[in-house]
Amino acid sequence: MAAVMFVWAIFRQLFPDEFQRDVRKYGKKVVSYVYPYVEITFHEYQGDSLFERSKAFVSIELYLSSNSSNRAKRLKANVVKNCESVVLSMDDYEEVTDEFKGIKIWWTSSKSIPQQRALFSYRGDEEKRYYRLTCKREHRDIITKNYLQHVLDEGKAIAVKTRQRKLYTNNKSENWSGSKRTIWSHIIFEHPSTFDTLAMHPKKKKDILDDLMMFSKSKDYYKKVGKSWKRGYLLYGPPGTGKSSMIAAMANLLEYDIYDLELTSVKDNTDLRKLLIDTSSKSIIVIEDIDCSLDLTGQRKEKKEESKEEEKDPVSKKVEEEKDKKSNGSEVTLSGLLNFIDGLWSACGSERLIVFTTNFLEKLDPALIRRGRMDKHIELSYCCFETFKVLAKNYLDLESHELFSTISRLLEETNMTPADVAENLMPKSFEDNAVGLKNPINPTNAASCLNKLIESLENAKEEARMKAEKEARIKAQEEAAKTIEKNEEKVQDTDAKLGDGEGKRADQDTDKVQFTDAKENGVTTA
Ligand SMILES: Nc1ncnc2c1ncn2[C@@H]1O[C@H](COP(=O)(O)OP(=O)(O)OP(=O)(O)O)[C@@H](O)[C@H]1O
Ligand SMILES: [Mg+2]
Repeated sequence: MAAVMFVWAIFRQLFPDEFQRDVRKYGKKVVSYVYPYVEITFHEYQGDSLFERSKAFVSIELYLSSNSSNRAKRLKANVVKNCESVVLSMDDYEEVTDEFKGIKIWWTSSKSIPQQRALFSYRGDEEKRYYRLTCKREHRDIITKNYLQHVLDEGKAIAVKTRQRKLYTNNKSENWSGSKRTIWSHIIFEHPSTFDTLAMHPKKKKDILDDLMMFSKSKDYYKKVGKSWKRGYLLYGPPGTGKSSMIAAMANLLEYDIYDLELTSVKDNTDLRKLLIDTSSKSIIVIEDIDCSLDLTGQRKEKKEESKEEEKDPVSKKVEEEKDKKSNGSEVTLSGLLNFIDGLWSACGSERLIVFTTNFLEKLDPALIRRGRMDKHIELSYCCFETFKVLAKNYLDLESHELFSTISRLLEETNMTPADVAENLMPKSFEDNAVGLKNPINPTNAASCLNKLIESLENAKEEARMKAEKEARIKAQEEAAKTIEKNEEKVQDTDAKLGDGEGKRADQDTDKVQFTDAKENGVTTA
């Protein structure tokens, strides 16, 4: 060994670099003729992308961590899902073996360290980690065609299972500096709402659940019919009826990320497009209260009323629309938003839901919510008895109760949102509980909550009655005032006419006398 190293050192000293490179190259060639193995290397960062880890590398890392970590002796620990679990992966320079259809495969993790580190190093100068797969030459085909695909698929599946879902929101356009981090900010998404906790008519709920499940499994169908794999949902209804809760439930059901898009922070249509490109697949893009976000609504109608010419000339209409946007600070236009939803750019990425929520369906432009853009319109309305039953089950563990019939009647007679009903069903005291403080639900608490709800419903009913009466009274007063005004106007008109007619009447008097005479004589004149 000492002799070999000595000769090697002399060789490196005496011969130029180019010559050494050639020797190494040909040396490797010679070895490869007799070397019975194939090696495939997967680098952590590839090609142009210096900031994004290679997807293959990440998948392999996950695959090896779940399949081979029990065989490796040195491991690295990663904490995921808010300290809930630990994922172990191979440490650097560790080797593990795997088996596929009776074939043995070796995986090694390693890193190449740059010779000199630049003072201001960027990604390219840092250590480059890689995984190396080694297998026998005769298994080359099966490894490259089947085994690698198997590793990538398994890795992807593990990523979906272990990933922390995120809730993103867009930063103001002025604060962007190009990378995804500055365009969208995020926190870990941990909303507890699910379709079990969501109170709505069971039939309607099932319909939505089926629709969502169908969508998530329809990759091939969308491809077949030539549509990009996305679906629009419009949730509308009064405040507190569960629109936001339903979005959270959708995300929890399908395990999607949420991109909560604040339109007023977007400078113009180009920025809107950038935001869209930077969203990932398996996500829900949400625009809450679309009717208030920007004055996108009703513009078409107003313009029509304002000017008939614009109706004929769509170009000038768009120019006007853009001018209006400028005055609002955000230049996002209706056409920009329509393109965002189903223009050419919307086809980048896949498996996405776009959800709009609004309190006023009638305020929205029909183009925005037509089928194809917003495929499913879901109304979330005031609490009916079926909705109440779900809430009672969730909040009080009650399937039935003697007070249910009273509540059912009152719910039919008055409008109360599920949010208000839920608030009444929240037990206020924990001390009454005989079992323990942790579970506030007991029969006494349940009955008192139901009574509280009945009281609130009666109050709401009384308030609604008084409001209706007041409105009727105001309307009657207004009608009366209008009638008086009209009568006065009539009187004034008659007076004015009479005043005008004074002079004329004197002239006409002679004619009238003649006319009367003629009538008396049985002669009619035109
Ligand atoms: N259908 C429902 N099922 C269960 N809980 C509900 C339902 N509707 C409302 N709630 C309760 O009321 C609260 C408010 O509901 P949510 O924020 O979903 O209403 P919203 O329709 O989005 O209202 P807004 O139009 O004001 O945004 C929720 O935290 C939830 O606890
Ligand atoms: Mg909401």
